[in-house]
Amino acid sequence: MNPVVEVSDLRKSYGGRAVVDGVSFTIGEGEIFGILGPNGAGKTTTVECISGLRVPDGGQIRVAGLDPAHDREAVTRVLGSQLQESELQAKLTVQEALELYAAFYPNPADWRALAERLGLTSMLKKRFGTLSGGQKQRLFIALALIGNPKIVVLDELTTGLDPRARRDTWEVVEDVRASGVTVLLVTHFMEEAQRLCDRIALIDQGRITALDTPQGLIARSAGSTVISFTPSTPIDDEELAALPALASVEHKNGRITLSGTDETVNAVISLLARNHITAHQLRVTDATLDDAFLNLTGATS
Ligand SMILES: Nc1ncnc2c1ncn2[C@@H]1O[C@H](COP(=O)(O)OP(=O)(O)OP(=O)(O)O)[C@@H](O)[C@H]1O
Repeated sequence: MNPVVEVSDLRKSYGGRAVVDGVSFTIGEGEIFGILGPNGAGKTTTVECISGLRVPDGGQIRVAGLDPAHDREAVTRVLGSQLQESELQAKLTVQEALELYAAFYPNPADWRALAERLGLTSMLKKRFGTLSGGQKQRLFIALALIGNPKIVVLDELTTGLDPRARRDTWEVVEDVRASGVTVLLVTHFMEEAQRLCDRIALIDQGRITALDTPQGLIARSAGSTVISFTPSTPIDDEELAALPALASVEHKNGRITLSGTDETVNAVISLLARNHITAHQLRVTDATLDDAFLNLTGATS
């Protein structure tokens, strides 16, 4: 893995309160790397330090070998940002915004090709104020890419979008990566992180609580498999509690939901057979990143 972003022991405090408290990670070239965590965890502060928008109190950051606190100008040439709550003048058209931003860079991308890639060609004459949420986000991605960056930072890209626009935006992010750009993605959405990210850093109260692939995070948390069924006759709680590798048991409206491992699944099936119990609507599913997040941090996002 060729590292393009290296963060080591990053620290930032506001008014004596540490909001980023010793964060370290490395992002490899071509990765989609996710930062996931609850509100106020320090995600935006971390990416703003990486982008050179905030100066860290301690630690080291290298972006394509550059220090963003000292080489901010050079960093803007290799790193493009779509930051949270971006706004443009309502009367600016899509084309004007693309031309304006292209003028900021010495070697900008061909904005017409970029507009085509992001599905903006048919709306070049539309004013920013009349765009839908999804169209605005696609424009912000285009503006983040217009300087031909190696790395793009996308912060809460799909917040406020409807499910269709969110899925369309995910496809755009996958295309961006396929074009060779490394993506640093900040998100609240587990489904988004699970679908897009190669690796995820879970951040809670300014610290990384886990860093792994989505599957790795799920497997690492207790209860990576979920079994649910409605038994034909009640099952003794003690028998359930004695199941091997059991992580949790939940009863709801006569339905039992267990989380555990493959070993738990086998033992449940034996238990049902032994007791001549029929399991209605038996479902065995993988735990989601949501389950893993709760399990690994004890928090909600
Ligand atoms: N300029 C500032 N001055 C004082 N406190 C700040 C400042 N910027 C951020 N904070 C505080 O630092 C903490 C971390 O904020 P940050 O925006 O990095 O979190 P986040 O994980 O991105 O949260 P969210 O998911 O809500 O965007 C929060 O408690 C926030 O209130």
